[in-house]
Amino acid sequence: MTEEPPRNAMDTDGADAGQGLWQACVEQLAQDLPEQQFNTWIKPLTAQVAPDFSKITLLVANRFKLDWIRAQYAGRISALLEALYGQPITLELALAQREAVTRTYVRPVASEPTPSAEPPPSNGGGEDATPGVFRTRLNAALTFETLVEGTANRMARSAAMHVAGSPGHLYNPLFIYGGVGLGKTHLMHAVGNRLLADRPDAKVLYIHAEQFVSDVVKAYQRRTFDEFKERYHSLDLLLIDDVQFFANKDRTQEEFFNAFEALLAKKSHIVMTSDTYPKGLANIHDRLVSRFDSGLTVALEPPELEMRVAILINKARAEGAEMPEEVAFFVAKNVRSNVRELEGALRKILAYSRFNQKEVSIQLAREALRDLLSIQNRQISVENIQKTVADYYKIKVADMYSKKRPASIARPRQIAMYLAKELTQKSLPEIGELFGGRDHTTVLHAVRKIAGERQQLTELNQQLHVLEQTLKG
Ligand SMILES: Nc1ncnc2c1ncn2[C@@H]1O[C@H](COP(=O)(O)OP(=O)(O)OP(=O)(O)O)[C@@H](O)[C@H]1O
Repeated sequence: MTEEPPRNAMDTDGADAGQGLWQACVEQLAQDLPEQQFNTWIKPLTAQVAPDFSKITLLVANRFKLDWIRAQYAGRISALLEALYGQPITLELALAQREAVTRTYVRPVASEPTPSAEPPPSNGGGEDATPGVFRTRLNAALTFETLVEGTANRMARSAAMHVAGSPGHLYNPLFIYGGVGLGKTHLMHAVGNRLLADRPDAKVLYIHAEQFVSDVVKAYQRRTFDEFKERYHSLDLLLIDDVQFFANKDRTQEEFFNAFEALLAKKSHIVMTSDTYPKGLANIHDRLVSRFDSGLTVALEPPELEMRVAILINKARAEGAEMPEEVAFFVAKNVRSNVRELEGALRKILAYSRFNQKEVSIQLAREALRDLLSIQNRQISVENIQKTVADYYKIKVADMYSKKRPASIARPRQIAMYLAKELTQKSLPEIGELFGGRDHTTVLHAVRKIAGERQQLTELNQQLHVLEQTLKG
């Protein structure tokens, strides 16, 4: 039995309350989803709810359905359960008869497709291949049209569009790097989808680096390297995600090197993504790293405020909801790190609005995101910023208040002032006071300077991104 009674939808304890929570979720989904989708995927599910509400296990009839529900609906169900219950609940999916496959839903899958009535293509290459049929593994929802453009992705987007329009020529390979949830996977799928729209016969494959590793292992075990080569070396466009996963996998690196050379020799295009630039990759052979860097390497930056606002408004619209601009600004100011987190915040707000049958407003967003906002408010103080920045740049915290002026100290101090203005509600004079009694014009100068440089200098922008992530915990 739970010590703390479940909130909102439930007013009883134990199993009944658990089923009540699930029922409330199902009812909401029945309203949100097209009838056919709801009847096919959601209605047949049964739920087991842990007595303390820490976990909900959904029982699914077969593995195919399980994978599809995980990819298409788990994010939405998870957010809805959290909105209804008032705190996170672990969502698991298991096979109904024999709980052989149990998969915990942790976070939205990188390329999580938007719900659609269509089941996933079941033809394909690799393990689940139907002989003679080629599967691209592309997600049709991830296109250039659904990708919001901003300063943060302008260069990567335009390079990707160029590749899609004229593969095999400039920018080969195209290497896209950046932090989590910034749109690398989306951009890759967009290239593949655009090329296929222009040339439906093109052989395009999207694959995550881990899947490539697994294909190499299988080819090795089964001695099917000829098939493996035939599969990879015959592509027109290879989109390979998260190549940092090749680290320390020598055999995979060798096979990837061979595929790389073969594809480039026949003027096929390769697009790769990674969490860092090629020379920053650890435990990858030099000859591969230099190949990765031999075309065009572009970074995806964290989206700027206006871009975050546009993303929220667009995504709300795609969900059939309207998000007023002032609400989008409020959310975008509070959720800064990446697009995936923005999507999570949006899902919470929409679920909260639907469940409570209230219009989307700043007040409603504040309530729906209360946990997130309270974590931020609790953690981010000017003192915390000063300490984090001092640690990061390896200076003393006391230098934040001192009158010392060498650049090695003055610059981190300006960065800390900028972050204090960005991440706290403090006024310029208050911040000046906390930095050793400095004048507010000094703070204003620092804030403007760092904000301006952030737009120009990739390295500074990334450092600020890391600091922001650290401060938000
Ligand atoms: N500019 C954008 N406009 C609209 N949606 C975006 C944009 N950038 C990212 N997204 C969305 O944000 C989510 C996360 O993006 P994506 O999975 O491409 O990130 P990623 O950089 O590949 O992250 P990871 O490294 O964690 O795999 C996706 O749902 C994607 O569609």
